[in-house]
Amino acid sequence: PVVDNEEKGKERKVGLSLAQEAKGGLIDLQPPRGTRDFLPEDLRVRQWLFGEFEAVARLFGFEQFETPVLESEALFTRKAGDEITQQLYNFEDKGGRRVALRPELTPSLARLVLAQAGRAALPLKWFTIGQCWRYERTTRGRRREHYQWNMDIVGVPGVGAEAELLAAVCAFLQRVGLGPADVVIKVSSRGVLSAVLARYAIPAAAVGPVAVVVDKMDKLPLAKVEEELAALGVAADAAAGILAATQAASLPELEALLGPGHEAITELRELFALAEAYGIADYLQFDASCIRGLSYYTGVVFEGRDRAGELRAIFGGGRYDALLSTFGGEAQPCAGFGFGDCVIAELLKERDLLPVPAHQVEDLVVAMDEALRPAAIAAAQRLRRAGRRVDLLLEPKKMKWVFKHAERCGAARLVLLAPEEWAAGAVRVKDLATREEVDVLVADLV
Ligand SMILES: OCc1cccc(Br)n1
Repeated sequence: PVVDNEEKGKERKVGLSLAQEAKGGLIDLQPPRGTRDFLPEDLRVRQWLFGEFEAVARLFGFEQFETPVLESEALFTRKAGDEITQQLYNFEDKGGRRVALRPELTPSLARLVLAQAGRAALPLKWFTIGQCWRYERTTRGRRREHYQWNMDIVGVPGVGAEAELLAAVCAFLQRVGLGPADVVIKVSSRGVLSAVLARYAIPAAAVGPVAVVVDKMDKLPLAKVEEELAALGVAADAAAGILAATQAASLPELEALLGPGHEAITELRELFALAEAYGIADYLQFDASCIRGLSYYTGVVFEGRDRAGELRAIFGGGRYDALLSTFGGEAQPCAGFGFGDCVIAELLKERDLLPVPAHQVEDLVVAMDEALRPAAIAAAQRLRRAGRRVDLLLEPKKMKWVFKHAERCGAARLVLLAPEEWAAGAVRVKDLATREEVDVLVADLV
């Protein structure tokens, strides 16, 4: 509570914070920095997008799950330097617990699978859509939250899982009108990095941290990348070997580098063959420079990009067979992807493929006389029970306003309760498309 402040001779309004006082009494109307409000028209677009995500997930037989947006910080404090964990939105709660707003959904899935302690029949195909958070200190004014659609398959060791996941994401792209001419899915494997590290006798455990550094190659000068690799114990010759492998322009060229029959080559060949069977090969392109910045990937990795290469990744995913065991649980083969709500909306908007769903009711029910309000309520309830979307006017309005409002809410019909018609037990129904008017007994009203 704010107290009077006589000594300065200034009467302060009780209950206003200093910040409000400073702004003449108005609270800050903007959402917290880096976050978005979704007005009804914005949320209708988002619900359309999520509806497409959910429709594809169901077509592929996936089941929906959900976990809290708040997690133990420990779920994300891996030491490999992933940008996503460097920007954790973490804090100590009032119970002294170290918690974080989740920056991604995969660790929560891993926690949930381990919590099932074998009760969840494998293979499981689970999906979720959830808000994810980051806390960037830089003043770039970037968003601090976005929504992600995640699809994961647990318990399938072969690249059939990755093929199924790629087919699902292509099914989504097709549904929203984005073909292979619009989106390319770059595919590679962490096995490429593992092979090069092995050649230079660098411990396999380094592949995660090394990948995080190599993933920054198109954002940092080469010298900085080599410096960070050296800090990880990767000598200059090994760094050169890594960079050469990530520049390989084709699978045959990579095979020439790694040697024939290497596991990474075999699994990629098998994946491209399965992609032909799914009819999605035109979306895919082997690209050894596709690394992905999450340290826990262990095999195939992929990311979706707009063909023009102007936007950030649309989605990304891959195999992460070690994640469950790093949480102390039984290792399980896992593969999945994350698909954000922002880049896809940018791309669809650019292509004029983003629908603008309108607010839509079917009937606008109006009591023309306050004495008929109970009858109007009864008529509205009857229509609602019949499944019609009804906007019941809650106070008297002039007809000019009523017609304007009917247009605003896209009503198909006006249902008017007026004394004359009511005397005969009828209501006046006006079709707003044909302008036809009919008197209908309430009992016949649907
Ligand atoms: O994709 C990285 C990321 C994580 C959380 C929130 C936002 Br915005 N972006």
